[in-house]
Amino acid sequence: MEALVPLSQNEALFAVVGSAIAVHIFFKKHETYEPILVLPLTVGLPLALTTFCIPYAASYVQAALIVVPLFWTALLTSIVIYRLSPWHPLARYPGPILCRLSQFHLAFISLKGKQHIYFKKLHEQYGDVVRVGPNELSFCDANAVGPILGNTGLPKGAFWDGRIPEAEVVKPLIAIRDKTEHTRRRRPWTRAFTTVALKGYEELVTKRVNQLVDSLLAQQNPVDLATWISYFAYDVMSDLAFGGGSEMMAEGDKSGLWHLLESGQRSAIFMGHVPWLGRLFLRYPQFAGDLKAFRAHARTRALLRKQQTSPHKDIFHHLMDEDGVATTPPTTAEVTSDGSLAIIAGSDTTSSAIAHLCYFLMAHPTAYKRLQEEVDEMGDNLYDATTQARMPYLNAAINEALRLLPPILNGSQRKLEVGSGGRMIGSHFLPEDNSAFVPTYTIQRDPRNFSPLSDSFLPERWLPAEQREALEPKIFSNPNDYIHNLTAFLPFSVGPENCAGKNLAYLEMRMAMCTIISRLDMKFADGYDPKDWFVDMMDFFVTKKGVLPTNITPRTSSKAL
Ligand code: HEM
Repeated sequence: MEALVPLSQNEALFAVVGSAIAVHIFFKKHETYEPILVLPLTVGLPLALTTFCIPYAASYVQAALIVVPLFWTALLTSIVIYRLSPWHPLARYPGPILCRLSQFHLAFISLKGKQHIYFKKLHEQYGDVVRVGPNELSFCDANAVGPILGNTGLPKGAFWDGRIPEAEVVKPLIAIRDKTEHTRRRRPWTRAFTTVALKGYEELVTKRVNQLVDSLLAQQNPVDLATWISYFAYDVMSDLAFGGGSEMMAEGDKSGLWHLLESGQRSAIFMGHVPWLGRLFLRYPQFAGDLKAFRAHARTRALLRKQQTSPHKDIFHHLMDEDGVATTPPTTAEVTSDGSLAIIAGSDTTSSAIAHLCYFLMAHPTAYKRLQEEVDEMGDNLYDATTQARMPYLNAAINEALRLLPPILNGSQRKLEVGSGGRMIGSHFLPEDNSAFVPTYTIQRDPRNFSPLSDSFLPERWLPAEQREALEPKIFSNPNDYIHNLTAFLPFSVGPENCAGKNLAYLEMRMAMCTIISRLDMKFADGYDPKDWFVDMMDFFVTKKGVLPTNITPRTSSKAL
């Protein structure tokens, strides 16, 4: 048998560099987060390759000190060259070099909580389509909404992968990437928000709204309105999702749950941008403790609710299929996962929307007065949800607040699967295996979609032509200046994966605003600078609000129940 000829020094080094490039190609193709593959390929392989270099070093350790850094340098160089090269499928799209190089850039930007502003500036600088990550595009273009989010749109992106531990085999609805599985899991949610189901939630919401107003009136001024609204939204969602179990308005956040929910968001958005790292970290109990603690709490509540019966048909009733209408009943794991999602998706978002609207009304006394007049005209019908759905100024004000400050500021990511061959997004081509999203905050403030005064709070823009021209003749005098493109209004996203709780959110927002406006007067507390609302607000996928110091007084002409 012929003896193996040792590689020359150059051949050995060439083998190390070649292997590093091969590893890059492997990861590009298979995109795996599995430590069982990642560790052998990135640590095991260079250590094994070291044997080729032993003849040219004093010891194995000395050879490893050359080979391992060489392997890593070659791997990183290969990644950098590819991402910046004209052969990269997204090479034609403009974007900052740091975004094109690594997803870590966005991850670190997101930690500052101003990602929505960052995307707006990027679109102002680079145009409608910006490469915001090595494999990710942001589309500020109304023609892109349908192809990305609509009925034949793209599946969800990997954003959620980094926020959910791998051990959780059953994912919450919002994180399901497979379209068929998503449709199956979405069915009980659809049943939970039919007109009949919603009617069943009205009494509960009304009770909690009145508790909020009573509590506000019982406080000493100034009151932090944002915190009270958050507690209200959490109590409502607990009632609806788990048949009760939260009394934050009565007892404060004594178990620290709101704190857990909020403090977990910063690490969650970071992990969303680098899902492979999130997956790795989430394996260890030391990381993302807040997120895990909140999930554990929600699971306990779900299991408790499962053992009890609720006096009313809550969301859990439908998720559990307690009516027995589903052909395949949901599993316990699915129900607990979605029950927790209801709290997370339903409380933070709705509380932001209501707090933003209160803020805008206090900052715009004319709009406040117009809404107050409409509310007062409703008389005894004010607390009827059907009447509220038809109140023009109320709904205009709600939509205008959702337009300027959507609670999910940048919308939800989608990804085109490998093997699909790419897809036209409006007039732009999205190659397969790349992600895309429509930045809600930016597209909703784009003057090409909403004009005039696209950055101003102007509920009148949502009214029919005659009404808006009568109320604001100077602003709306020229009908040619008026643009109102509802395709670009996306606070709840659109398409089959849009917000499942949209109708409930509107019910809550209308009920809360009618009761608040009817029963009390709100004013910014002395010394509060309204600009701070925007400064303090953080975009951690959901919005983290700052404080809203407010003076609350009872209205003498109250129409309260
Ligand atoms: C103003 C309040 C709300 C806003 C602005 C909002 C917005 C959104 C957005 C943007 C999404 C992402 C959709 C996508 O991936 O395309 C979403 C998903 C979702 N929301 Fe809401 N939401 C609100 C309130 C609620 C409420 C009250 C519930 C009730 C439980 C809820 C339940 C859900 C669920 C279950 C999903 C996942 C839908 C899916 O993946 O199929 N949301 N929401």
